[in-house]
Amino acid sequence: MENTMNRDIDRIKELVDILNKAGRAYYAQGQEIMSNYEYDALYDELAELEKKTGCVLASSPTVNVGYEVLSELPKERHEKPMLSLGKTKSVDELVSWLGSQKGLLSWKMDGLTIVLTYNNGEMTKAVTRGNGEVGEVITGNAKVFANVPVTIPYKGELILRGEAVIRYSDFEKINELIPEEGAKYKNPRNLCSGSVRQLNSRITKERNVNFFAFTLVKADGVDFKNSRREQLEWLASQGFQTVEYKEVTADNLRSTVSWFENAIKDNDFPSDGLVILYDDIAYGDSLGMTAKFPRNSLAFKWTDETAQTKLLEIEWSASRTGLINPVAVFEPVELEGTSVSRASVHNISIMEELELGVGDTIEVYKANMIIPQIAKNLTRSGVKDIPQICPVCGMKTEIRSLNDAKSLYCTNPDCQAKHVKSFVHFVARDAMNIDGLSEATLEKFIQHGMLHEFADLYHLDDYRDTIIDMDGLGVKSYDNMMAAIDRSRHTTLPKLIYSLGIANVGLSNAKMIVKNTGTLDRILSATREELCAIDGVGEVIADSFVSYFADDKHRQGLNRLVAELDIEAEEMASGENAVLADMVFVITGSLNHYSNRNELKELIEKLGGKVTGSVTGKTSYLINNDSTSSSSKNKTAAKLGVPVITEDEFIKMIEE
Ligand SMILES: NC(=O)c1ccc[n+]([C@@H]2O[C@H](COP(=O)([O-])OP(=O)(O)OC[C@H]3O[C@@H](n4cnc5c(N)ncnc54)[C@H](O)[C@@H]3O)[C@@H](O)[C@H]2O)c1
Ligand SMILES: [Zn+2]
Repeated sequence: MENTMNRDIDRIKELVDILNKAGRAYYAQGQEIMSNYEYDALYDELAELEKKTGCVLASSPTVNVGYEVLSELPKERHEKPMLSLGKTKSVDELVSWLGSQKGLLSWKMDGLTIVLTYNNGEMTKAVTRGNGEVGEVITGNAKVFANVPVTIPYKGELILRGEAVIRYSDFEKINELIPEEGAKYKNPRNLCSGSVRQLNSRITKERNVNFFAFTLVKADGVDFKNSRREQLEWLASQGFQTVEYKEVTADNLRSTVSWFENAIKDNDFPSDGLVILYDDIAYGDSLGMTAKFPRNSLAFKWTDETAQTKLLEIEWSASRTGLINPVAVFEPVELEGTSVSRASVHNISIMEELELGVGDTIEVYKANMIIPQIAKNLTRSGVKDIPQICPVCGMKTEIRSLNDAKSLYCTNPDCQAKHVKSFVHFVARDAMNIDGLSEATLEKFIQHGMLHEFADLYHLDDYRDTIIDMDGLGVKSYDNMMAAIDRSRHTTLPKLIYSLGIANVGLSNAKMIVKNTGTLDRILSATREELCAIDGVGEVIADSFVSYFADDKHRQGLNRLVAELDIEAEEMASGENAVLADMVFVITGSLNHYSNRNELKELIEKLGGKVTGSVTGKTSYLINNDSTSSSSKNKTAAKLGVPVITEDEFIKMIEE
């Protein structure tokens, strides 16, 4: 007996520690180190043991709400403590809880709870729940919530509570704008917390935060006829959007729960269950509260539909931040009506908590009926496959702890995953001009290990099946992409040099360098001095050019790339083609033979000449069909003795 007691107390201490650590990560840092499913299971185990032993530690999460807030925002103590809610998963329990009372059944919104205060019809204060005792003051941010009234007709002091939430559709839009997989928000609640607890209300405003009122705390002098429903209707008449609710009695409670269950898939606002509340205010208040829960209301959590399956693989996907995210890939199972085969595991702490190893039998569910997650691991073979090397670049990885969560990172500053931009540059119009490869697509290819260097773009056909299965791609885009890639094989030397993305080397620098060196071999062996002697190439460009090619990796990569290409020969304006070598032209006025100045410019450059924007002592010819023109360019030419020629004269000159 004594022994079991000791063992129970030890377990209580252990559970309190684990849950508080998880709570701190969840509330204060917006991170999860275990799934909600697991958190709730451990919480229930703790509550059970506390009941059995009669021992409740002061720090137990069963008697504390949320977590102490650590942020730069100003803090304020709540007038009335903000409590959590008792929970059940059983409809029977809901029915017996309601008894013969009338109740209101509403969505339990999954965002951030906020208390708003109005005086003289103006919003004067907005505070987050925080740890239930002390919250963060976010008044400026609440004023830019999408649907909150800043002035109301009621002039007395109004205090109300509600939930700030972000729509799933807005959540997806905002996440789409964040290209890095690792920096994306995990769920709308995380995003909402990040958007509301902001020092900058402009960001809050952009995030389209909505506020749903669910409790009226104070509005003296208004007669609510002792009804919560009256209160909500009154709040609506003041301009607030209230949480969607239905009036229930024991008779229709079950069917109303089903109504919500059916509506959840069409609900754009995240919710993590339902809340039932006695309509009779005096009755509800007379019941008082436990240490943590008011007795006038109760939360109903959905029984998650779970399925057992086998973990086939942990896929590691590297992102631009260097973070490498684990994704569980399992044998497909049906959940809430759709087939599911992947779930993010978020980080290494969660993997360790689940002792997750390939081949394990796992139970999966959809969190809030939406987001696939691993609920538990039945075989717990242990974490053993954390990659020592980055799946993208093959260099060493490292586990770093951010707050309480451990994550895997690539240590290579040159990791391609961090350099998606260099691929974006490579395919750009002025560079290799490959259509249909957006930044997002390139990032996916990089994450799947298909792209390590530029030459790999010409071997994407090795991954045809994987690519056509990717979200947003398909056979047609694959075919178009392949055609565009093939077309790009035919290119010119300046475009190739430019596409490498050497720091400071623009397309016109690349052209000048090619013109003055002629061949790729000579380009690779050019010294800093040779480069500096080229018109338009300064020391900065020469240095970055030389140091780029001093790196053997770059040379070898370039060799492999060149092997894929068919480089136009005459673009190397050397030898006999360079009839305009060392000549500098300025073009002005309208043209007759060439469709635009650019076409003429390209021709001059192809023949070894150079085109500049203004007439100087170095200008060889000003091309202008109107010799009587009094443009400033003509005037300068006259002053400096620069000959003015027409297009016809120019054409004759190059034909000779
Ligand atoms: N994964 C983790 O590591 C981790 C850690 C801590 C907590 N959690 C999750 O958080 C849950 C506990 O969260 P909690 O205590 O912050 O909140 P809760 O789940 O107890 O929710 C209660 C709150 O819901 C709000 N609410 C939303 N809609 C409402 C409505 N219509 N009427 C009344 N109130 C409404 C109220 O502010 C109330 O305080 C756990 O069950 C767990 O799933 C997870
Ligand atoms: Zn890497």
